[in-house]
Amino acid sequence: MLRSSLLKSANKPNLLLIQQQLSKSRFYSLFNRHTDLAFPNKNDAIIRAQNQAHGNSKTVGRIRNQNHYSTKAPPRFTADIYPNIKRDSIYKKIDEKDIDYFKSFLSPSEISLATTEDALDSFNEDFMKKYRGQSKVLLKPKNVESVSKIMKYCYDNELAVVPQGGNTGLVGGSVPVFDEIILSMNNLNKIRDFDAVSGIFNCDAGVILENADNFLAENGYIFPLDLGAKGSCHVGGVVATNAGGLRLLRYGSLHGSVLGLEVVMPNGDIVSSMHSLRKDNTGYDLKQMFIGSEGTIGIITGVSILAPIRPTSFNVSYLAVNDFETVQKVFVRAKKELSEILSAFEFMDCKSQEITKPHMGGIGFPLENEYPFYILIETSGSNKEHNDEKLETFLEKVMEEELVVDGVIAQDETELKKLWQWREMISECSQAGGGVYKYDVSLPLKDLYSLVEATNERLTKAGLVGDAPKPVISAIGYGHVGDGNLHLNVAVREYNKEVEKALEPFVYQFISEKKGSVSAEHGVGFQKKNYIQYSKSPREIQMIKDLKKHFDPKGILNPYKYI
Ligand SMILES: O=C(O)CC[C@@H](O)C(=O)O
Ligand SMILES: [Zn+2]
Repeated sequence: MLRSSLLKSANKPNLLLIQQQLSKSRFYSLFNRHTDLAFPNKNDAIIRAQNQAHGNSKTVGRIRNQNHYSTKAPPRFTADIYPNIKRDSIYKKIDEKDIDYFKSFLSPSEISLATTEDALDSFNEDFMKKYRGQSKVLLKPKNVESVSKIMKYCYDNELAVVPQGGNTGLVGGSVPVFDEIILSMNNLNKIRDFDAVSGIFNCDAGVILENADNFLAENGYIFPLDLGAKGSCHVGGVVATNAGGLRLLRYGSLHGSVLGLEVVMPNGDIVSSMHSLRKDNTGYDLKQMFIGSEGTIGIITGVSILAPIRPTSFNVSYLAVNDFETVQKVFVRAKKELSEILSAFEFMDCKSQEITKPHMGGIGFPLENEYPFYILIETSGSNKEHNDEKLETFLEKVMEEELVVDGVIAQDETELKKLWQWREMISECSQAGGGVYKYDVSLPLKDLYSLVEATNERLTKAGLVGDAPKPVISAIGYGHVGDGNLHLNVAVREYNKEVEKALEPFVYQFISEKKGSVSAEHGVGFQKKNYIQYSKSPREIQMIKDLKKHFDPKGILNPYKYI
């Protein structure tokens, strides 16, 4: 079992206690497989095995597509909720002739046609069950050439297309708004190759993130991005949205780790920049434009990424503090004391854990008491003794300084995963009551939590928060302190215009005043397309529009989103 309430107070006896416990604890050591450099053949075998396993492989992460907390009726059509957004008549309505063309080169398993409105629900609806398109055509090509043929035809015939990865996005960017063709990357799921000396990994866009990471783990490497939806999201999808995730603090943004992309342009041209070079200063770095472009100027079909060596020793601690100022102080201490072994620094407020508790099954809350704020710190490296020692020194300091008031440390892999669950499950649990308004924002660290406070105050004043029939359950805050990224989630009993009006543009104005960003890592999608001006100047917005026009003059790719 976890040692709970380890740091009951910051006095010496307890410090001794933690030191004793630390020295006898078996720190979790994850993936301590040895890197075997002599395995070109072994690699091929693993790639084959991994590719074969795909489709029925077990995933342990959150599987967003299942929406298992959502027992409510399907959401209303986006078109009905936002009647001022009209279907653009420049787009042709799909007909039999179009279907016949697709059937001429796609196998039956690559085409799904819906005769009823709900047959393609899991592709028409987003993860939050907030947006719902009305597409009746789903294409799932198995190779890049087919993606190219589809796009060329759609371009020539003005058919609108929405590219879709694992459909785990949180801003309604990967589902149709009206009848756009859904172009799913599900069948584009092969690991292409891996160089065990450089760590360069190449794969199709539709490889599930967790499968990619498992493959890399076999080789002693790690995917430089991790997030709660890893069991469903696609490598191409995380690149298209420039997802940040839980370890950006350690491995940086995808703008740094992606080395090359293969992209199918709106007119069907295939642009391959899978050069996989660490350094290449010949002209503009074109791939960067597609990272975070959310499928609006091209469809990412292949990704080349630099994987770091997988740490062999991991520690996770879950600590309690009394206010957000202290969260920041502990962060500074963590950077100083843990330096290169610090791999994640996440914070959760009390309400975020309250809302998660009922859905955690047998996983008991890590601490005996409740506190205003919790911090999850992960350290990882290649030398267990060194890591343990550093963590001891850090804990000693934060206790001596009376910053941390309680805490636990995972002592094996199971405990480590359980501690992470208290952080990773918040996103999904926040919608269990019926729905959730999600805001993913960058703010200066000192102001990070003030948005949650201000939102709570506003919703309470408006009389919207409380027991049913009040619409709002609570506004919670959590996120990636290390990246200055707050997740404000407003959990509701059902989606409600009055709540939405109280939140928007209030939240965006708040962010703009503090010089933050209205989208730190989830993207713009449908949800934020009218709010981009809170983060970007008119000149910047014009440049984005110009780029879109240049690459997609007919505007067929992912319309009604982004800009
Ligand atoms: O659901 C959210 O708002 C956050 C999701 C994800 O970015 C996370 O950090 O857990
Ligand atoms: Zn996040």
